[in-house]
Amino acid sequence: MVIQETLRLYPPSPTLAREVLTDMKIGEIHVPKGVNLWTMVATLHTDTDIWGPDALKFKPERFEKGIAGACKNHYSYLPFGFGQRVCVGQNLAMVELKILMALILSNFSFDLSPKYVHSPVMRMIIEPKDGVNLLIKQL
Ligand code: HEM
Repeated sequence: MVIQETLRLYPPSPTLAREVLTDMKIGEIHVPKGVNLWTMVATLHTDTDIWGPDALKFKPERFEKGIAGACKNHYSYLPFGFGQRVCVGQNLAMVELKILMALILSNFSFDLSPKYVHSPVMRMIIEPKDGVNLLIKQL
């Protein structure tokens, strides 16, 4: 749940792009061939209509009943993309993250350094503009 909530608020890939291959309509909107459509994942992940009034709050327990329980429409949670080009490594990534967190947390404790400034910026991926300054102690 902590990993899912982290990927919701800070999706490493904050946008997804698709090129329209043939003229098409989305609702009433005509979309010509060749247009690039961008899905703003980070915006979708923090929409209060989808996630509730606490959408900007870090609240891992919102996932206690899975993705469907956390939001109104599970296509609104896209840290690994969707459709035919969905991330092929998503299951591996989730297992790796769980193992990594378990190994780190069983050997070290963490505090935020007084130097830490919360400054996520969206570039090609979401990055901490001022780095992540931590105070780490071996247990
Ligand atoms: C937290 C970790 C990861 C995140 C957030 C992530 C996210 C993504 C996203 C958003 C896409 C684009 C999906 C789309 O356009 O719909 C993608 C594609 C892809 N990812 Fe990941 N990924 C992660 C880890 C991995 C790992 C561990 C692997 C391989 C071992 C991997 C391999 C790929 C590949 C090959 C694609 C291209 C799939 C295609 O175009 O058909 N990813 N990933």
